[in-house]
Amino acid sequence: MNNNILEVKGLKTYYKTRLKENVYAVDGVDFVLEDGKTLGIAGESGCGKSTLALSLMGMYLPPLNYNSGSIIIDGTDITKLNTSQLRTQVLGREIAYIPQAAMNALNPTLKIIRFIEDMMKVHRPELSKKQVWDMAAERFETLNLTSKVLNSYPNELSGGMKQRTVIAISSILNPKVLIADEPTSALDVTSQKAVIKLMKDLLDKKFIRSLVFITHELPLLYHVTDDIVVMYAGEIVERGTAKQMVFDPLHPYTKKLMGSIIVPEEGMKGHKLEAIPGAPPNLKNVPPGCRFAERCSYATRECKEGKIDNKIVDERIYRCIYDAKTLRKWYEDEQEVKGVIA
Ligand SMILES: Nc1ncnc2c1ncn2[C@@H]1O[C@H](COP(=O)(O)OP(=O)(O)OP(=O)(O)O)[C@@H](O)[C@H]1O
Repeated sequence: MNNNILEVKGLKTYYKTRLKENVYAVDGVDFVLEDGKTLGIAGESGCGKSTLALSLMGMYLPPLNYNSGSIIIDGTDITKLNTSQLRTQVLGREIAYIPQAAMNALNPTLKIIRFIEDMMKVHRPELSKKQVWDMAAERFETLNLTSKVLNSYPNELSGGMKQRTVIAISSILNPKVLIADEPTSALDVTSQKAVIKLMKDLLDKKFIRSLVFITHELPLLYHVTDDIVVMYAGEIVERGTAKQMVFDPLHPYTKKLMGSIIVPEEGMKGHKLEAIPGAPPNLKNVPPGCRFAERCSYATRECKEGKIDNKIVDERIYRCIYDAKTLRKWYEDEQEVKGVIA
């Protein structure tokens, strides 16, 4: 009996463009998320993070399409459910998704309580308006958001408060998995901290059972998440604990990505993704072999043409032909060369 709240196996989803081309944005993704844990998703812009998040909801609206794979939430494969089952049994209850910039998408003409009432009409129709209010007020107070927010219009709230409100609304049905896509971007540092604290409170108070956190801010991922997966061109290229991923990355792409934050702790603040020379492959037509090979200094013909399997080291998984010892030795040697040059 495992402790997994979410298991994703071989998930493939793609966009069909107006020109009838397929963009393979999530191309064979596997990972698990344990009960009570937080998982971070990292990777350059366009690698498929948001598409993965959206795909995990099991609801595919054009141009996004499902191809294959399973999404098992607490034992149930939601890819087997129809739209009506998804709407009433899964979305918001089992899994909830806060898209990028969700706080700016709130209808400005509605008071916050109306968004909650609308959700409850679908999921808890037996509740009266008064009961919905009481329930929402209690939740908001518990999360230090004050129930006065419920009577406000979105535009009356500051950016940070609006974002926390969106998170509180999205988690009001106690979803087992909460996915937050860039929840802290465009916020000042104080508001970012409040958002992080809110997400931690949701976990601590068991209003949610697990959290998937997508952000460009790698230092935040390191401090907030238990595990990190790194995506590249629609695939997961490495998964490990936050500490392993930051301080002992194995995949050459993870190594480059984390390069900018392997500096003294206080120096981590403010570092974003390091620019890596070259560009990822076109997701309409991905190359065989390793997708990072064109940008990798260790790539051989085998990397570019061969089939690349996952390797498992200390419960960490990475997709590369080289063993961990070889990779670590190369990274050490590079570090020494850098030291000599400096
Ligand atoms: N509606 C769409 N139609 C066609 N292609 C799309 C659509 N939305 C995204 N894509 C493509 O899918 C790929 C993955 O995009 P996605 O937004 O998931 O990446 P991301 O890692 O979340 O990027 P970012 O960090 O910039 O949000 C990209 O190549 C993108 O151009």
